Amino acid sequence: RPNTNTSRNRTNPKRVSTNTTRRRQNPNRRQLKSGEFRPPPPITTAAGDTATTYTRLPPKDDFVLPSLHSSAEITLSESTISTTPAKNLRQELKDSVDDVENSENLRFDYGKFELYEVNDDDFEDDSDEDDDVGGEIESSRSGVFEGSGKFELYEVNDDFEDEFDDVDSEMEGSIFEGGDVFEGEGSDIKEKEKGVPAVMRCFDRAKIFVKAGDGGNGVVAFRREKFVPLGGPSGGDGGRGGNVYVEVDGSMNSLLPFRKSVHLKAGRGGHGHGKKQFGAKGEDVVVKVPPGTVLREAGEGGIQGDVLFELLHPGQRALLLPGGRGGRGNASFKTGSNRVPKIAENGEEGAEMWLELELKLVADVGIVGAPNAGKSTFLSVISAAQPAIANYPFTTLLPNLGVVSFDYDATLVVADLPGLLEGAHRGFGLGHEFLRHSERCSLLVHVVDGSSPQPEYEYEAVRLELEMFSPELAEKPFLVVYNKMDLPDAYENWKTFRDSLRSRGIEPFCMSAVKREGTHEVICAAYELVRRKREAAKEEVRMDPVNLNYVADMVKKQRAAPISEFEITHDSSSKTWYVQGSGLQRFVQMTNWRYMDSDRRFQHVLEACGVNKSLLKLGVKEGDTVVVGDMELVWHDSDNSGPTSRKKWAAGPSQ
Ligand SMILES: Nc1nc2c(ncn2[C@@H]2O[C@H](COP(=O)(O)OP(=O)(O)OP(=O)(O)O)[C@@H](O)[C@H]2O)c(=O)[nH]1
Ligand SMILES: [Mg+2]
Repeated sequence: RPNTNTSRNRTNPKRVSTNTTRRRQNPNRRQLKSGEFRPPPPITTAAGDTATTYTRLPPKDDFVLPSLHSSAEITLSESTISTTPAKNLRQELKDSVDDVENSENLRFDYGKFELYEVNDDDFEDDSDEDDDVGGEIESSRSGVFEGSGKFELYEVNDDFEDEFDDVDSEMEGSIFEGGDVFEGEGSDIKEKEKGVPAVMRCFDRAKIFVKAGDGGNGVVAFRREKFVPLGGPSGGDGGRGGNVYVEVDGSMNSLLPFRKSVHLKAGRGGHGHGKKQFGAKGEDVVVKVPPGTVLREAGEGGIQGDVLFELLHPGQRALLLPGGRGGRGNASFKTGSNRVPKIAENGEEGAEMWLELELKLVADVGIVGAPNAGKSTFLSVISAAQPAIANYPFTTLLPNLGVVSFDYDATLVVADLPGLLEGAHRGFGLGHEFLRHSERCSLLVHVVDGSSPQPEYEYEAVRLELEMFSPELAEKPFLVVYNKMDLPDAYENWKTFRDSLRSRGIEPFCMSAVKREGTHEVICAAYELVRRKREAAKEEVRMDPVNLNYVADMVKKQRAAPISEFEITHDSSSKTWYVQGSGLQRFVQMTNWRYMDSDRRFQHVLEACGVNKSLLKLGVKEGDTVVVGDMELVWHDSDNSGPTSRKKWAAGPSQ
């Protein structure tokens, strides 16, 4: 029998590194338990302490210090900060950032803020720690990141650094996924991913494999009934394979479910039966994605593939890959000249592809600001969302969405974004991972922590970060809200802050998110701005609605490619001729060699579509190998040259 290996079996599907969870066992684990390593006390401890922000750059003077070794010096910088004049803050910040970027020696190493797990139990009992992490990831699939409370930010003293070299990999093995991230330091991507826990790296990107169902096979059957002599052919057709759809599910807000299910395959069609019974249709697969998902065809070797489409609105559905056609049974092959056809087709193979998904949140308003400024608190006050709120930076790891309803049809989608760390534009903290979620917001609400030592400074640092990350983002309209007015410090500083912003032409709002004072004004102002923008957008020329099924249409079109379109290449060393054409390939794949007539039909088609003629013209010789689609054949010159002098084929040795 001929070798009917399909090309799919030959290619080696690539491994998806982004979606595989790797848990490492840590042989050095004991070291951590032995008590040699004692992390410095956390900067922020119990709730209710003054919030510490990390967004503030130390004044320029501090950068001129030869090195920043100990935390004592950092404390020093905090105390000197209030003496820095508030004027020219922006310039100064810019200078210091430039200093940092230009000079290696004076580099304020933000990388030294590392995430540690502070749950004592875990230090004691590490045997099931990996399971713990797994559990967190699991639970976050449903949109709640429960484990976030377990992480605290520590400052790392240089004294500890040696120990850290050992400990680092250990911690990363448990908290972070995969050590491979750290192998190639220096390259941009690696640097970017450094320090970003696995759960965050995957929630907005995924790579999946989708395959439409194969069609069912047709069968050969004949009607056999009492009193019905010579009943005709009655083999039914196979059923169509299942389709692959992509649908927007409004209740999803991350791509985490794809961490666990990477391969999504539609069901194959049922085979045909006797008595002209057709096979059942294969089961469809619906890939559910959150609103704002961008679909790409997976590129090769790190190159990003083409964008197929963006799915923005809940309920949108695209037919991505159509299922394979069912093979015809012999009832369909009955003709006037052949009333007893002993031939049936295989079902057509379903198309398959690797897809890259990327999530960019769709929200009208993005809440930005330094860590711990009260962004999540604000969202919880204005909407029904219940984000995690706690008195330490980076409580929010995944953006939270909330819907603010004013009226029956007046709603506003607000996203609470993770805190912005200085250097985010270079990928520090959660930089790139999250800043791009604000790309789609039409308005930013910038929450400033009024209780920070110098709110103007914090404000400038975050604005600068936005500008550096993306000028487009910085150009978006924004509101400034001064939070925590209930605290005496914040209340005192408010006038200075307001005046300094007024001098720049910005009218800031003030509020106390916790006491729910002033929040309504902010959200009303935000709604007004968004409404105006929406109206302006309405007037813009409407684009034609995109045909979401165009990928499927392309596949169908390719399938319909005429069989007479082919190319022939010759490999003289192995005396092999390759006949390639998608129509022919499909024909070979659907030919069921079990039936006698199939071979005859195959020869006939090759003759009719001109393959034989072309081969002869190119000089094919007796005994040469000819590969058509996935079939390998041997060429024989016909010896009984009849009037048609037809060349004969013989199937090559099957494997
Ligand atoms: N006194 C006072 N405390 C507030 C106010 N708003 C928020 N907080 C407190 O500030 C702390 C941080 O609040 P979050 O809402 O978690 O801050 P966040 O900006 O979301 O922080 P990250 O998600 O870490 O970036 C919590 O302890 C809040 O209770 C306020 O108006 N007054
Ligand atoms: Mg938060």
